Amino acid sequence: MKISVIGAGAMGGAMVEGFVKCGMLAAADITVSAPHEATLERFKSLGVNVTTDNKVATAAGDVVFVVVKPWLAEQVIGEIRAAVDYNRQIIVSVMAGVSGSQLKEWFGGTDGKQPRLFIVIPNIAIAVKSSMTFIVPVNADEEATAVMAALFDSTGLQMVTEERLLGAATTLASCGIAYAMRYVRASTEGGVELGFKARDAQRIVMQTMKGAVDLLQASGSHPEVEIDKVTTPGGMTIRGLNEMEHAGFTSSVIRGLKAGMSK
Ligand SMILES: NC(=O)C1=CN([C@@H]2O[C@H](COP(=O)(O)OP(=O)(O)OC[C@H]3O[C@@H](n4cnc5c(N)ncnc54)[C@H](OP(=O)(O)O)[C@@H]3O)[C@@H](O)[C@H]2O)C=CC1
Ligand SMILES: O=C(O)[C@@H]1CCC=N1
Repeated sequence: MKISVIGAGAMGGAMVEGFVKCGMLAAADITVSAPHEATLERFKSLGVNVTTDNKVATAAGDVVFVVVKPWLAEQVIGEIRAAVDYNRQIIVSVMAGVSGSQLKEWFGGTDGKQPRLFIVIPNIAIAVKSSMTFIVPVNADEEATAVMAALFDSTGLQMVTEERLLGAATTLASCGIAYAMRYVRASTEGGVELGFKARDAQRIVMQTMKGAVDLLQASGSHPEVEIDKVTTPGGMTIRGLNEMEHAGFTSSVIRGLKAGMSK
């Protein structure tokens, strides 16, 4: 399978890194395009093909990912459309907020024909094969969906879902990486105030978060079951947790998630 990635910024670049590492593709089977040579420079060292011509990149892939800013979607699709083989290729939009109906309108020919079409939303941890990736078949059969699922199984976890859930999925997992990073930073700053060097505090926080995730994955427990094991009656943890809740911890997380998906 050959893959093309149009747009090589934070997301497109992370996808290329993940695809190179995923074990399903050779670097030589990946082509990436962006308008600036300087952007493409770092991908050459990965052994992938690079071009500033989106049409060349489009023609090179069995699966073509469009990973540009949403406001460039119509322009870039207009540019590549004639280079798409509607019978052979799978087209994937990785653009938050660009709907399936918009994609169908922009790809639709006068004969009403559509390519096989998906919306996919990974997160930047795809660069290290730890993405949470959502796959929405817009115009796709089961065979093509299975191809996409296998690809994103190799770069972390994937979930095939419906377009109506994509806003929620994006704020939980794609924006969610930033929310989680902000927790790491907040805890690290707390650790520094309490006497640790910043680097040590960050290592401690990262290992603690990893431990929490590992425990939940191993036990399948509800988080409160594990929290109950930590909270000695009248002890340190419950005082810390209750103070965080007085300051609105749970509420601010939920409000942030909802704000992330609102326009
Ligand atoms: N960042 C994230 O965590 C996530 C992003 N997304 C989606 O990914 C998409 C890209 O976002 P992101 O990577 O963050 O943005 P960036 O600004 O980091 O990257 C955009 C890339 O697009 C390239 N580009 C600009 N114009 C064109 C063009 N006409 N043809 C081809 N490539 C072009 C830029 O090239 P150059 O550098 O040469 O200017 C750059 O490499 C967005 O639609 C976003 O919604 C989805 C989920 C998560
Ligand atoms: O902030 C954004 O709009 C994009 C989509 C999800 C993550 N980054």
